[in-house]
Amino acid sequence: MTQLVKAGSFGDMFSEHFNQYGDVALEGHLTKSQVANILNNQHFKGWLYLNDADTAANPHSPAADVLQAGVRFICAPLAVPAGLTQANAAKVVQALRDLPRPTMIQCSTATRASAAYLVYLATELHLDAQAAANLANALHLKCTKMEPLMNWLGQHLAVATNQMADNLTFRQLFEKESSTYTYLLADNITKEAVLIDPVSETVNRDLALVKELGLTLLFVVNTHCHADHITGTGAIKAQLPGVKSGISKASGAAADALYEPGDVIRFGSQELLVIPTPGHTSGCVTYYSKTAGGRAFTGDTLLIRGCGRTDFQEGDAGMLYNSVHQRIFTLPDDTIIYPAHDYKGQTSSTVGEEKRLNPRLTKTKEEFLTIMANLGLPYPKKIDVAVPANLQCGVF
Ligand SMILES: N[C@@H](CCC(=O)N[C@@H](CSS)C(=O)NCC(=O)O)C(=O)O
Repeated sequence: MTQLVKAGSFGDMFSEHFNQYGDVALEGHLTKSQVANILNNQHFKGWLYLNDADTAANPHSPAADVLQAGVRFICAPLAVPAGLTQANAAKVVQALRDLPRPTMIQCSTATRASAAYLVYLATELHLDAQAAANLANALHLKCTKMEPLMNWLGQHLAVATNQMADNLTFRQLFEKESSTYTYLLADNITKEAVLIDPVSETVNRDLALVKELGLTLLFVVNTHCHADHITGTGAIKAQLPGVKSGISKASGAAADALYEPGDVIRFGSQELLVIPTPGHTSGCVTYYSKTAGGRAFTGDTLLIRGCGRTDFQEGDAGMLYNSVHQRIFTLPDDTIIYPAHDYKGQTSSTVGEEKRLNPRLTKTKEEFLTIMANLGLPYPKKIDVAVPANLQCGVF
């Protein structure tokens, strides 16, 4: 019987951000008439087949009927144990990224199909082996009963995590007038790169570095619509027209990509997950990279031993408190925090450190609201030019 994992069926285990990984059916052996019935009634758009698709070798192959129905078909034979290789794990993950939904994953008993799906899910969600096993149990996946498949999953996740951390080039750059950090991240294999929060004054420095390192800049993204400096995004796009700008949709700013919660920015094998962390402004996001060894680019939401002010734009101290506690402090304790600013010469922190030591965010919400209402900071000097310019990606 088909096991359907619907979008939105992951329950409390994962937030709504991950629902996109559902809408997958897991199947075992199907007769020709069962395949026809499924194709006529269930409207699959993708089909991943884990046995030999060649009908000469395998008369049960559904390849011809599936293709004739206009459904995208990928064959990735997965024999146990010979096929349980890292190459096949990567192949399965790529196939399930590519196939449109709803997608069928079919093998002979639905067991390898469930393992293929789990390898994909755990890779996309950056789970470790234990978390992946918990998820498999929660979803009642048959592969939990088959040790070689679970070992295959564990090996794949260990290799994937190490490889991705090793494959990263990372630079923290500083702009001294506004005390802003700009971050350059690149995949060492493909040389594809992303720049986070560039400043107009330091665009030439940043682009010189990109060139020196032989990188191809794909995206320039902002954590929010800044009030204290003009973003370098527009100036970079003017020099490198292929570059795409990105910011959250909730920011109200113009950009090539307007991110929604849970969107993923991919460059080579690296990824940044878009986590909404409103409060300093309503469009603030944290870009979180598990692939880069657990780094969170928190913008002005969480600063080192501090946080962004909430007294202009759409500032809301209660919202900022919730964002930090519910969305940043729930990341692993060893996640490195990289803020958009530091005014004291500090460069990074960790989730665990800020949970223990942040003088504002270790307080109760009520105490926090009082602190934020009494900061008494002067407005940023450039606020009147920066905000309108940044709403247009820094084109001024
Ligand atoms: N003096 C600077 C502005 C300093 C400032 O207000 N920083 C902001 C982030 S940039 S909008 C902030 O949230 N600070 C929090 C804090 O506790 O310092 C200038 O004039 O540009």
